[in-house]
Amino acid sequence: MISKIATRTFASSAASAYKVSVLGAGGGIGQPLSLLLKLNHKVTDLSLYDLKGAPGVAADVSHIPTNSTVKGYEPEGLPEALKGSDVVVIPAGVPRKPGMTRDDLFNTNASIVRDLAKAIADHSPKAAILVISNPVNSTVPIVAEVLKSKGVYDPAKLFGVTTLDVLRASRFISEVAGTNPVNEKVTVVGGHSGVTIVPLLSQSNHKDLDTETRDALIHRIQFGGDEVVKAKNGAGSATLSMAQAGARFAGSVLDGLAGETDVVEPSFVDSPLFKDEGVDFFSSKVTLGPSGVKTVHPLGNLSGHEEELVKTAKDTLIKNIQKGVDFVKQNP
Ligand SMILES: NC(=O)C1=CN([C@@H]2O[C@H](COP(=O)(O)OP(=O)(O)OC[C@H]3O[C@@H](n4cnc5c(N)ncnc54)[C@H](O)[C@@H]3O)[C@@H](O)[C@H]2O)C=CC1
Ligand SMILES: O=C([O-])CC(=O)C(=O)O
Repeated sequence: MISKIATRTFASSAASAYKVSVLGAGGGIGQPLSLLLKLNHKVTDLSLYDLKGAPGVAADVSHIPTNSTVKGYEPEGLPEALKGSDVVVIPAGVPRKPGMTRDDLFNTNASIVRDLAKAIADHSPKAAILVISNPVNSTVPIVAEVLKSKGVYDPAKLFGVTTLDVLRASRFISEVAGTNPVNEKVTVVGGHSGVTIVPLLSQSNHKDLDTETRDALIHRIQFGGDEVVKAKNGAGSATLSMAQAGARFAGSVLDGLAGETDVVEPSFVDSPLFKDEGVDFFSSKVTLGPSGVKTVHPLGNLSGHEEELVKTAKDTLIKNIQKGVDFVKQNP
């Protein structure tokens, strides 16, 4: 029995071997995310970086008997941590406290993400970059601007991680409908904050909810992060559900890189959908392939109400995106 499991593990990891780096691996998200990535058999080289604490996290998860090596790095080791990475996940930065919006994190997190993007441009310019650090609507454009300034921007390799909104939508709709959340698929589009989060309930299993129930559900999905911030009462925001969301999204990106077909996840990407209206980044379903984004899917049929929600989201996104772009221009 033991040898059977060992054989299967080896076979699946031998088929596709990837280096994944986590920047911010010592934090509330970084630690459980590192654990979940250690359990992914496509990850053969797990590189954990933080200002502090990453060597301890690395030593800890390295004892789990999956077929990957794990190394932890402190600040001077960032080039080595990044070198040869196929995927870099960024959960570095400060989280919210009650009463704050994600945009209130901009002043601190913008420079953290800018500096990490510079290091990625220098040491792993071909990696797929998965940005978790908030405000995602602005930090993703920050990474894009840095990579452009260094001449290594590949729009197919940059992702804002919005998967937690998708997990929440499945969970919350199942609570309303009394169903198993595993069977509830809800596409969530737009961005990752408040009104920019637009769940497309008309495309779900429950398109006929009464208006009051529908509006309450949409509001809960849009502001689900606040529930956790409030409950943690000053100790941070979602970490465990975010780790699961990040591991799922990173797993899908790896599935795409490995050539698996029909790998589709919503993500906040450099998108053609509303560029003519000045919205350069937008989250919608994306097919993931060997080079990153393969196809950005259109939104599909929307209800009149969803059209309104998307319009509101676009108005806010234009400002959030511009804020990130301006930051890099003014603070290169
Ligand atoms: N995209 C999403 O859906 C979500 C995003 N977030 C965001 O993720 C970020 C991290 O949240 P938590 O893990 O809860 O925070 P945390 O404070 O527990 O951990 C952040 C880690 O980043 C590290 N760090 C700070 N500056 C760094 C740098 N320059 N280089 C490397 N590491 C650095 C810190 O040392 C710390 O270990 C926050 O900005 C939060 O808002 C949180 C939940 C969901
Ligand atoms: O709410 C926050 O600040 C963290 C986050 O992005 C989320 O939980 O969706």
